[in-house]
Amino acid sequence: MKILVLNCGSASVKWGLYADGKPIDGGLIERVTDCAQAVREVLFTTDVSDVDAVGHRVVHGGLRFTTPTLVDDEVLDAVTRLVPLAPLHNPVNLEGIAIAREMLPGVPQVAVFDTAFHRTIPPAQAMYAIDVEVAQENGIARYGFHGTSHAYVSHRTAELLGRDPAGLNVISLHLGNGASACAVRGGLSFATSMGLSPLEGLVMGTRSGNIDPAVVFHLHRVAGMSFEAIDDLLNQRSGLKGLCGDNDMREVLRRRDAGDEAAALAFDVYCDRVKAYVGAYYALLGRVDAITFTAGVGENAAPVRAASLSGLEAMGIAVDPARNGSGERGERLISPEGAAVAVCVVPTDEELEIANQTAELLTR
Ligand SMILES: Nc1ncnc2c1ncn2[C@@H]1O[C@H](COP(=O)(O)OP(=O)(O)O)[C@@H](O)[C@H]1O
Ligand SMILES: CC(=O)OP(=O)(O)O
Ligand SMILES: [Mg+2]
Repeated sequence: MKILVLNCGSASVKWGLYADGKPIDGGLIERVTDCAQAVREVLFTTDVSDVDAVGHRVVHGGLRFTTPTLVDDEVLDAVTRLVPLAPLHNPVNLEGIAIAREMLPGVPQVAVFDTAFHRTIPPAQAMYAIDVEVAQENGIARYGFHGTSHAYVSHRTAELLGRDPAGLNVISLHLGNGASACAVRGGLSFATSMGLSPLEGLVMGTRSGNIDPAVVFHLHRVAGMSFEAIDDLLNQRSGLKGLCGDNDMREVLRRRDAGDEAAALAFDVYCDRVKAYVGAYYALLGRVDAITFTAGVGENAAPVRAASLSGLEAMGIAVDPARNGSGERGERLISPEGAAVAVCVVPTDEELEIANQTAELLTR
């Protein structure tokens, strides 16, 4: 079975072509401003003549989509209604589906949702402490994102350690353009840092992550900013970008090394937030077997990994400087020999996971 996967992100398009679960082609288009054009380019320049299905990453699936779903007009309407909750993502996901349907008519299109893995989060973690009727009427709850990645990475972590995922507690740290932490208990999502939308939680490239909600009221009432302007501020002009002007961690690290104070502070804010979630999830899980770093920053930025876990020796958490800084790629252990908690780096592969889930749906 041949499957094309399209992962249209907030700033990039990743794609992969798989034959019976094996990658045969793929690529990454970075700093995309026109997703539809990028997808057309992929389809024009790739041999997709005998593709059996296209698997699409769709970020927000709300409460309804808990499993991979065959796309039809009604499903597209439902995904469109979720656009206000994932304004940077669902629109580009929909564009990718529209182009694939247009250029590959008759080929099944399958949506795989970022939110799906998090449907096992218990109510005590999923609910916000607001009036329950208001919450219920408006679907205000913690949905969680990057689920395909957290599922893949936590499973690979168990493989790497030679353990059964059902018996393993993992804190998965997906640090890319968007960033989220996930407490995985026995292979199932138990808590995660993104909430109603992909804005909550960690500091990201351009997103603020956690802030006091009163900041929004203050900016509106006192500073006279419109809600649209505040939305744009928190989603597009905050995070690393807001703190130091650069959203790319490579640039932040380069400037920090050169003695730039704004970049050094942005780095500290970023890493402190990661550490705070590690502590919180350690407490929630009660026992942590592994902490795994993934995505662009998590896989490549050794200083971020070291700073995020510094000073946690009393919790059995440590990073071995030589292992961490070796520049090695691929799945690996970076904690010292015999440490109580295994610290790992596992490159994520959302495209492979989407291909497998798509194939599974079609052969069911
Ligand atoms: N070598 C590197 N060192 C530090 N950060 C890196 C490196 N390579 C990539 N990154 C960071 O990873 C980010 C992209 O991560 P990625 O997981 O590909 O993002 P997404 O899937 O959300 O588009 C870039 O914005 C950059 O900050
Ligand atoms: C959900 C999310 O933030 O995705 P990305 O990291 O691809 O922007
Ligand atoms: Mg991503």
